[in-house]
Parts: sequence; C-alpha cells; structure tokens
Amino acid sequence: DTGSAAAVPIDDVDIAYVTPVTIGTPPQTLQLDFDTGSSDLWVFSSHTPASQVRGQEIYSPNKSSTAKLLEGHTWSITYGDGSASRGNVYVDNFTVGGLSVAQQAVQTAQQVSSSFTSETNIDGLLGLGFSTLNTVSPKSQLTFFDNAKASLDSPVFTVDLKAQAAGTYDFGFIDKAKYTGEITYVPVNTNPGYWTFTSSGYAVGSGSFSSQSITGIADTGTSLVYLPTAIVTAYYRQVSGATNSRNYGGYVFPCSSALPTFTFGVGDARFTIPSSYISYSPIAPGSSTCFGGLQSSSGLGINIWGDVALKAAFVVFNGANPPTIGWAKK
Ligand SMILES: N#Cc1c(N)n[nH]c1N1CCCC1
Repeated sequence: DTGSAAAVPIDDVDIAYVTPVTIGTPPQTLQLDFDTGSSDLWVFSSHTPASQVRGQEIYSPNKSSTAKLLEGHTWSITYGDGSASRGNVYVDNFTVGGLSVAQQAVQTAQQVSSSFTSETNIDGLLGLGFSTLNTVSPKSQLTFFDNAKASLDSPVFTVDLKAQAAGTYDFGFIDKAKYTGEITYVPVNTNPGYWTFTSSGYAVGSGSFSSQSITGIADTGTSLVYLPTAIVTAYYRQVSGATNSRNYGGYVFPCSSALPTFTFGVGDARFTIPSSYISYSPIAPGSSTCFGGLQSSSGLGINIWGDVALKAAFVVFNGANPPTIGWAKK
C-alpha cells in the first residue's frame, strides 16, 4: 500500500500546513495539521462546544455507520506553545491520500484552547511522532502511520513542504522525482518520542561552516527553526538593525535589512535555507519590522527544525527498526 496527499499552507507566511483526510462512512473530509512533533490524532467534532468552533469542519461520529466509541477512554494534550485540547475517543475508518486504516483511533475534542478556535483553517491534528507520546488513557493509541506501517510497501513517510505552495506527504514510498542527488540518512533517537537527530553544524551566509553537533527534532507542526542562542546571535549579528525583542518574543529586524542565508549540515550534506524563509513575517500587517524565521531555543529546552528548515529539503521519516531520518536537496 501507499498514499499521497497535499500539504497546503494555511496562510501567506506558511505558519502551518493542512492535509485533507476522510473519516467514517459515508466519508467526512477534514483538513488536518500533520505534526511529526506530537502523536495524537484529534479533530474538531460534534462534541466541541459551538462557542469554540469558528468555521472549522467537524467530525460527527453519530453520522458514521462505522464509528465506535472507545468506552472510558479520554485524552488531553498541551503543546509547547501553550495551546491545548482534550476529549473522548472513537475508532473509525480513516483515509489519507488513498491509504486506509480500518480502526484508527480518532480523538474527538470536547474542549480546545482559544488559539485552536482562532486557527479557522485547521480542523485538527494528525500526529506523526512516536506512539509512545500518545495521550489517550487508560490505553494509549497508535498513530495513523504506526497503524498503516505493516501494510505499506516500505515503512516510511516523506515530507516535501514548500514555500507558499502545495507540497506533499507520501506514505510507503520514496518518490525520486521529489529530490535531487543522494538522501543522507542519520540515526534517530526515539526518546522522548520525537524524530530526534543530530545535525553536523551550520554556516551563516557565505561564512565558514562550523562543525558542531546540534541535536534537535524534525517537527512539521512548528513553523520556525529554534536553535542554540550562540548560533542565533551569530546569525543576527549579520543583520543590520536586528534585535532580540522581549516585546515581540524573539529576534526582529527592519524588513528592509539584507538577510544572509542559513546553512545546516546533515552528515556530509549541506542544506541552505534561503533568506526569504528567514524573513518570516511583519510583526503586524503592514509593519516594517519583521520577525525572524530563526529563533533561540533557550526557553524550550529542545532544538526544533520546524517548517522553515523542512521547506529547504525533502525529508524521509524511516519507520524501520531502528528508525532513521533522511535529508535530500530538491
Ligand atoms: N508548540 C508546539 C508544537 C510543536 N512543537 N509541534 N507541534 C506543535 N503544535 C501543533 C499545534 C499547536 C502547536
């Protein structure tokens, strides 16, 4: 089996991407945020209070002849940015890009935090982290990828995110048309359940490459790149007018400033993030102050290679035993 589905940016700065999925019988279509940084599959639903729904598509299990309540099971998740949701659990037929899982645990939201309510283009999340992170209790549930894995031609999914264009999530195969050159695979540490790997170093613009280990997670559910302060200050030293603003919560700079590229290493391979990805967005519509796509990870306790980095590569999430992660140019 294989599957392939589009990853569509939800706004003009690629803050997140959504992918269509169908749930139940007859099929209900929702747009979900595929997130390699978490492992819950949850959806806005008929159980979500109307006051917390602002145009999102919802899943109504009572309209699906194949839905079954997972008696006595609940879930509750809080993300690194403070957003949260919780609810109960059904199992139902679930399809992504032609790939179907018969009894997928679908976590229906009975409560979502305000940032999810205001994100009207996201109808829920599909976790692609390791199932050890799943929050369903008393029995934790498997991710869509873990449920599908045995029937996949190859136990992999690939991520091809694009700037301001539709990219792709492929399941079960590696599409040679989506990348150039070789794929560089490196080991993954599955503790604590993320796709954790070690980058081999970085360079700012045309500067020399600094070989150093940077351990972090490949996270499609995070918009920006969060790296150690020393690396981030070295970058913004090259940006005139850049400052680390407590007010805006990170590095900002005049939108007119020239930005260097940022290169990161995976093994012997080198990936360059274009300056345009790092000039992330004006801090407010029409403002001449821009917020950087590269920020310090010092407050997070973890380095995160989010969409700003993933957009610069074709990435293979290899779910074999042991898992590895592969990076290729495109
Ligand atoms: N914070 C955060 C975060 C993360 N590190 N991965 N996915 C996240 N979210 C998905 C939806 C809201 C936040």
